[in-house]
Amino acid sequence: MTESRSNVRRAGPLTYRGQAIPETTTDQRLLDRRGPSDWVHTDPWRVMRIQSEFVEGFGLLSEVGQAVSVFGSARIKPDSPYYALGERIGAKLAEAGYTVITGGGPGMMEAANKGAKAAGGPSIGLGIELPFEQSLNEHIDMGVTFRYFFVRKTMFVKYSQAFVVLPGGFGTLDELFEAITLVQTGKVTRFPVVLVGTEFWGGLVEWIRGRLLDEGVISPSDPDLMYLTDDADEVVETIRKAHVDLERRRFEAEQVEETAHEVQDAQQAGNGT
Ligand SMILES: C/C(=C\CNc1ncnc2c1ncn2[C@@H]1O[C@H](COP(=O)(O)O)[C@@H](O)[C@H]1O)CO
Repeated sequence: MTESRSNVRRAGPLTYRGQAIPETTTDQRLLDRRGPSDWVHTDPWRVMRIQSEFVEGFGLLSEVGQAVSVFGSARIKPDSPYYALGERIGAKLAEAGYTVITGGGPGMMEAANKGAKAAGGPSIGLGIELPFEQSLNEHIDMGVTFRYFFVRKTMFVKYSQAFVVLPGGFGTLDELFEAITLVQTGKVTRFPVVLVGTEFWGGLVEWIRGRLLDEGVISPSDPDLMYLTDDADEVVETIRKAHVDLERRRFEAEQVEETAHEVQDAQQAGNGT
């Protein structure tokens, strides 16, 4: 027997009958009413927004090939020699087959994007919402602007296989030290970090190799987590070589594991187990 339509309401997977049937439909409640809006400023709602940023970032970047994140000052102007160096590095990386990912802003970020795009390589910008108006630079093929720094940082680390750090201020230092901390603590295993500008970074590297080592706050091998150069070709070569070494080490580790399994299988066969 079929039920009379007014006696039953199906709402998605839910079924209501008789007195239990709501007066309005789900769509009506969504579209007709505004109600209080305080909840948009609460942490549970922010969690939804954070999730949506991860979804957008993963969606945009998951099919990007081998990539290198390039960091550097937002303030360095196009007439600076550093800008020209940034452009050259962007171009060389693109020519070597790497997608260039930057913070999408002005200065050194723009230089690297400009070089990559001019060389025909994919050029990506991961922007950040800031207290003042700012749009992604014009040399970007694809970009997202994030609300949350930590979501954006996840994207740089997850979707690139090396960091290049050009001269910069606090933002750049933050990105540099996050990268080497991730390598030092084994959170990432495929990450050459290349500092560009021996004169600019030399003092910092000296301080790390001197003071930090002398005080015992880092391990003797930790300074080797960073490479330092002025040369765009050397940047690319350092990254390429680090990736080849890493692949070789992975391959060797797999071989060792395979041999261990074979020995174990043979022993078990010999024992009749
Ligand atoms: C200061 C100005 C604009 C800032 N705009 C930025 N846009 C995108 N990403 C940025 C911006 N500022 C900092 N970043 C990130 O930090 C690094 C640069 O910071 P620094 O302090 O300038 O060294 C950079 O790699 C970005 O990822 C006015 O033009």
